[in-house]
Amino acid sequence: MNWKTVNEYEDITFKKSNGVARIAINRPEIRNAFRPKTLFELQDAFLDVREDSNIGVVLLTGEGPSPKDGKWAFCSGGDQNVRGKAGYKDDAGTPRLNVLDLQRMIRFMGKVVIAVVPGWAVGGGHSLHVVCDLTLASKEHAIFKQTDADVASFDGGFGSALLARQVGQKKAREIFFLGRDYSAQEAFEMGMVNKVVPHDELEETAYQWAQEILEKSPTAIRMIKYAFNLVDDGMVGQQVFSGEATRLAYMTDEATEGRDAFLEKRKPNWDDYPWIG
Ligand SMILES: CC(C)(COP(=O)(O)OP(=O)(O)OC[C@H]1O[C@@H](n2cnc3c(N)ncnc32)[C@H](O)[C@@H]1OP(=O)(O)O)[C@@H](O)C(=O)NCCC(=O)NCCSC(=O)CCC(=O)c1ccccc1C(=O)O
Repeated sequence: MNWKTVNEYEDITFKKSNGVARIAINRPEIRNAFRPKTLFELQDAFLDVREDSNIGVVLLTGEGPSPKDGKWAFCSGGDQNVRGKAGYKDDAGTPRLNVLDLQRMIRFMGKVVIAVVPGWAVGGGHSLHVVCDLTLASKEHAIFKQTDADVASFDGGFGSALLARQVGQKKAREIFFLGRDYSAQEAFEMGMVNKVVPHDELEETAYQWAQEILEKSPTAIRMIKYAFNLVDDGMVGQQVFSGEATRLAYMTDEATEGRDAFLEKRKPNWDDYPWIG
């Protein structure tokens, strides 16, 4: 791994290496809780990745360990210190619930996003791992916990509905209703973690998984991600999937003929493109 820093931020780190981007929340002293600024920075990094055609896989993780007590965290959700009456206050005092924008970016991005969970994944941080395409978790330190109901919050979107798709309705309700701690192994057995990895090998393993994915066809990976999403994402899922189908159709000679006929002010000639039933 030969990580190169892309941009300096206050709340996150953002690096790239060999087709892979590594984006990490960098507030380890408060278990990588996010404030609006963190989320704006994450969105900025994800936007960069989305537009970078050299990058196929994103590793989303948390820096650590905490300088205070040496514990690791992926993310502990919304920073309760800046929580106001109507959301989490940004620098101007405007209340925001902007983790949902980030969730949508991860979900709709035509690249694979892997949650690399080195420690706590809690509340809105738990929902972030759920929305990622894959999750790798530290054997020794990862703990999964959904505390939304402890702090009178609830992710009624991907954080719960998608979780239920992953672990089943009963388990998902248990996770939200009881808010217990689950080890990496328990999370794996439930179906919300792809692999439990010794802590020292976590990042290297994630990078290896990314390299394996990068050997595949980018179009096939993008189409299969959108196909997996389609059934759960309703008309937006259809829009995203069919947008890619349109892109493929644009690449055909038939589409070129349609464009050329318009520009040349003539009737299109479809003779080479039969009605296939
Ligand atoms: C994560 C813990 C389980 C870790 O426990 P432990 O290892 O014992 O450490 P602590 O001593 O508790 O914590 C160390 C240190 O970190 C501070 N801290 C931890 N988490 C947070 C946090 N989320 N916000 C602020 N600060 C935090 C803690 O106070 C300690 O500080 P000291 O100064 O050293 O004392 C445990 O810490 C824990 O349970 N944390 C809280 C988890 C939580 O409840 N998170 C919020 C859930 S709600 C949420 O995430 C918002 C969801 C959301 O964003 C959303 C939802 C729906 C629609 C929209 C949105 C949206 O867009 O925002």
